[in-house]
Amino acid sequence: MSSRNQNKPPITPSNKKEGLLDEIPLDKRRKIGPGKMVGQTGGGTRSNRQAFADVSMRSDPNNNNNNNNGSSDCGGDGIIQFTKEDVESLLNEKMKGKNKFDYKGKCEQMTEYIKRLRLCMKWFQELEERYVVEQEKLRNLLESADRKCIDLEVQMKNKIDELETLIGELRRNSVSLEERLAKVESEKMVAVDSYNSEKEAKEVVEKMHASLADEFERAQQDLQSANHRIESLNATYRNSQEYNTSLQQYNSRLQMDCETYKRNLERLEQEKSVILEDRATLRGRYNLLQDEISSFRDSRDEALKQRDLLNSELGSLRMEVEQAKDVRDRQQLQVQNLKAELDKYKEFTGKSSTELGNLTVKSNALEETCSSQREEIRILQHQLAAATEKLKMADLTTLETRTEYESQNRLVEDLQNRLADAEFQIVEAEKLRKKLHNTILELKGNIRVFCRVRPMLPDDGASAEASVICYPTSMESLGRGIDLLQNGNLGIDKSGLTAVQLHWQKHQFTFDKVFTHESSQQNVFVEISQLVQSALDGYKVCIFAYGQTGSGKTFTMMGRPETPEQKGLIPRSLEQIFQCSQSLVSQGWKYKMQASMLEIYNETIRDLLSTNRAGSVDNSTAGRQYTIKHDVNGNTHVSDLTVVDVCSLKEVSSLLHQAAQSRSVGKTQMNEQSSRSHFVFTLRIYGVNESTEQQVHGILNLIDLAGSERLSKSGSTGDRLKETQAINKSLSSLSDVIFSLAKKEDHVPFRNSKLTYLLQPCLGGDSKTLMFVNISPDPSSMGESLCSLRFAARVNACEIGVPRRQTSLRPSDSRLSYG
Ligand SMILES: Nc1ncnc2c1ncn2[C@@H]1O[C@H](COP(=O)(O)OP(=O)(O)OP(=O)(O)O)[C@@H](O)[C@H]1O
Repeated sequence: MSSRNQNKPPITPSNKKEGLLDEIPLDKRRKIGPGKMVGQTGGGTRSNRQAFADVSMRSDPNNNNNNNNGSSDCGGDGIIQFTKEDVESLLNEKMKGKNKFDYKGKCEQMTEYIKRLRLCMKWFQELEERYVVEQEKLRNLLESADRKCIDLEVQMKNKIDELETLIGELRRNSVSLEERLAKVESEKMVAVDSYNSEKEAKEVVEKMHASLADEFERAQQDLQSANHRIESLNATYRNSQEYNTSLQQYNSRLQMDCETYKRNLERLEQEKSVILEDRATLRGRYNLLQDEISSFRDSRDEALKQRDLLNSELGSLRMEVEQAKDVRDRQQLQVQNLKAELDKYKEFTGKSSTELGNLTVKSNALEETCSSQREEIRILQHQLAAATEKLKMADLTTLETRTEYESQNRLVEDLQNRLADAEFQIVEAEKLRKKLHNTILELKGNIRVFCRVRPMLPDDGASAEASVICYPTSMESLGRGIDLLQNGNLGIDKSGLTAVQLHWQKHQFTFDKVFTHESSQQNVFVEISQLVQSALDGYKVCIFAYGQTGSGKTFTMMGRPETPEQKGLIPRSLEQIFQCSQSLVSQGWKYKMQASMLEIYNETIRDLLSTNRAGSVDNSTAGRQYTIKHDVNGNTHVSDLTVVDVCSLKEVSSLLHQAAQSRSVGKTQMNEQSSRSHFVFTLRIYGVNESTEQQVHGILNLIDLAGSERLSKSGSTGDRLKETQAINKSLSSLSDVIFSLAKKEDHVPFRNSKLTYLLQPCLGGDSKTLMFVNISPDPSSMGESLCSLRFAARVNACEIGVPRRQTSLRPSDSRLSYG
């Protein structure tokens, strides 16, 4: 289109003509006024022709008028356009004159012609300019169109890429869908097969179901009867719960009382320490005052002496004065005599004046002596007055000191009375604390059973502890219950193809406290520390650890003393005992402790502290028969047993170490069977308070019992069997003794067990017995755990519903001895 425009001169449409006309300046339009105006002719070729005709006409002088008319027609608004023919005719135009020499006419024609040529050129110039502008516009349009085209191309390209990825994805999807389809089809085939097999299994199960329904009916009947039993048990349980809550309330009240007493005790102790401090300061002051008094006394004595001296001096001075007075009187008499004599002489004999002068001198000297003696007397009298004043002052000070001394004495007496009162109150409070402590322990139960589960060890079976042991979380058994899950019958799974365990049999136990595998040695000790205190208060305390081999008895009792957090109950108890006994010294208590350690293996007692043993089960001790005897006071004596006085934890620790050595030596010699012996550590505590005249005798027995094992596990040798039987017998006899003492039965069976006979005095009466039942979480030793828990439950049952016991050894028992 543009090229066409460029090649061909524009055929001006009317509007274009108007536009062009608009662009031509007004003055120029006037100049071209004589030309034919396009606007007036109506446009098209005709108008162009008309215009050319007009131009031609104008060149014709004959057409002047017309031309003028035309000019007038056109007005100032017309535009002249030239066609090719116009231009050619304009160029071919020839000048015509009237004649050859009509130069003027020719000149006018030429001017006119030049004007028209100029007009034509101008028109062409303008046209060219317009073309250039148009060309520019068209170029811009073309460029923008090109840009649009490029953008469009880019967009198209992107779209194509997107579509290609979409197509790729769709292709992949279709492949995976095809694969899934194939898989689903194969699964469908498998499902159809399994459906068929299930159908068969279902028939089998239906048959089983029928037989189980019969069983179920029977079980329901059993259930009903069990329900009746449960109801009755529930009623008993409710009663015991109520009893328990009342006991707990009573216990909490007692604990509160105990707390207040403790606080009072603390307050009194503080007061006591303040009073003691006061007393010490007062004693100091008293001593100072005493010193002062004695110094005052000394000064008084001195003053008295001085007074006496002064008095005697005064007396002598008085005497001297008297003598001097006498002398003076005598001399005065003499003077008078002499004067009389002189007068006599003067009168009668007229003695010489020299003699008279002498006598006068003599008399003057005597007068001087007299006056000096008078002065002396005056000074002495002054001294006497000062000494008397001093004496009075000393008397006053002595009086003051004495009054102060007396008031201080009264204060000291008062303080001593208060101190005695405070001490009395402390002693009373201590008695009360002991009583309350004992009451609390009695309420908790004089026989208690704690269960402790040890953590899994690398040597244990692969299963987790949680799979066989769990701890009920109900309110009444929280922290006290333990459930043992035992795998029971086998069944068939849903498919009917695989055998699975259908039933887990649950064995539930409740003890006074259950320590999970996470419980630390400290957690365990916190629970028994009160019992240790009881031993110090003069009670008999027995703490056992019972359980299968490897269940953690030794860890519980002895632990690993070299690691502070893993110390067991024995070292911790001893620490507490020594610390407490030290702190009670300030209350006037003096303690004496005696330790002994023995081992009972196969009903044979071995002294673990004997120095005779040459590091082994030697002949000197092996043949020795230790005899157990009970005295009237319920104390036990083992003849020839080494009893060592101990004063510090260090001493006991070294004894424990010695005992462990003796045990471990035995271990090698007895075929690694030291765990098959009972280890008994006994600490006798004798306490005396001289100020309150109190005495206590406590016994602390800490026992690591032999590891229990099932007979089936006990090996084939006769010795092993005998040994296991001995352990089982002694353990069951122990539980019998505890049970019968708890029930206050007359007959106490100790069934030829040295262990029970040895411990019997410590198990009855006010004695405190605590048994740890240690169990292993290893599923492979479930049977042993169950046995241990049942044994412990039997001991635990002693305390249930049994009122506080007051059993003590009968006198007849004292004659008993067990060798
Ligand atoms: N609570 C516990 N935490 C960590 N380890 C424990 C715990 N209880 C026991 N063990 C570990 O288990 C192992 C067996 O424990 P231990 O020797 O105390 O058992 P035992 O009942 O005394 O055995 P035995 O009857 O044979 O003497 C030891 O290695 C001990 O360290």
